[in-house]
Amino acid sequence: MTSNSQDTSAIQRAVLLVNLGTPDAPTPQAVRRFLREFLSDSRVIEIPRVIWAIILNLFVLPFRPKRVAHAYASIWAMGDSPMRLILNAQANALQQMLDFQIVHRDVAVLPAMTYGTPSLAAALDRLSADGVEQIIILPLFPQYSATSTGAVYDVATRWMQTQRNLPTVTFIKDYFAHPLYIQALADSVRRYQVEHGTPDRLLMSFHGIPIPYAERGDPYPERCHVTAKRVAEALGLRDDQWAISFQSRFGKQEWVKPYTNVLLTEWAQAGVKSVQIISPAFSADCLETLEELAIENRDVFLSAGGQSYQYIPALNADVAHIEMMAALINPILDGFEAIS
Ligand SMILES: C=CC1=C(C)c2cc3[nH]c(cc4nc(cc5[nH]c(cc1n2)c(C)c5CCC(=O)O)C(CCC(=O)O)=C4C)c(C)c3C=C
Ligand SMILES: [Fe+2]
Ligand SMILES: [Fe+2]
Repeated sequence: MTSNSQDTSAIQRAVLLVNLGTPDAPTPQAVRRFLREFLSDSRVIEIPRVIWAIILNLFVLPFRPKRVAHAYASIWAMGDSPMRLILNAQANALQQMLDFQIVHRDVAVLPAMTYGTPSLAAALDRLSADGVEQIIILPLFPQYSATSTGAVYDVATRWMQTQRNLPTVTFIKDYFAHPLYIQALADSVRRYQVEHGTPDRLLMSFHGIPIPYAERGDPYPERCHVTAKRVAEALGLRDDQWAISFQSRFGKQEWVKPYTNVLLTEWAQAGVKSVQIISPAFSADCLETLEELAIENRDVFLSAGGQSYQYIPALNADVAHIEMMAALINPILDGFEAIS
């Protein structure tokens, strides 16, 4: 049974795999709808609401969607956004893995997104209508940030405020140092290098956040550093063979550094010839990896004098990635059984 057509009516328990969200089409109109919802979230943009509403409506939404729709069009695959296709594949793969286990056969796995479709609120409505009593919410953000994971908690808890008969709900905060996550990342690098060779340097590029968010207590950058260090250790890399950087800047604030494009330029100018780049903040390939990393930053490195630039794909629906998800949820399912 696929997760999208999953009949949850005979099921008592469910897992929701949640990613950020993505437009419904690579058109300026659909991108504008998505950006309006995403960028109206005060978890994402912390500027006072009235001031931000003016900036968003006068300076962002009239211009950005056209340019970003063009970028989405360059990565749109099989008639859909890569993030949505991959999220569906991940949910199907986890469903199959759980179905195969003898102990946790009666669990439905559903894909969901904080913004856009399939929406997390709609998935919760459906589970509630079907009488599902126990729900695990697994945000697919390896490193917790208030801007990403916190927003998932918000959607779920807002939905909970509308319900009378609430299910048991368990949130998994993150998995930035989980041994199976580190191992899955290290193995994907090793596999890639068996086929493509070893570069001068490995760059681990994470989505950034504005520096003030981190100063106010968002633990995301620290968690990224831990993930990167553990992966480097697992690969046995010396300090001069790898680095961490942050990408996807938006707006005028300073974001956490070093910036991916700046570091790549410095490396190329210092004589680094070949780079492989991996993005351990993304559980699925998306605009930020397929366009910003695989296309934009390639140009940055090569035009600054670099010779070889290779992007290593995200873990997506790799079996090791799905096994890690199963390892995160299985102990919780065991606990559910104990109380039901
Ligand atoms: C202040 C703005 C932003 C913050 C903070 C932010 C945090 C953040 N985002 C992700 C993951 C993704 N972001 C993606 C796209 C994207 N991100 C921002 C802005 C902020 N993100 C924008 C405006 C966009 C849209 C594209 C654009 O207009 O440039 C995506 C890709 C979505 C897709 O459809 O493929 C992901 C994934 C994380 C994990 C995070 C905090 C750590
Ligand atoms: Fe970007
Ligand atoms: Fe983002």
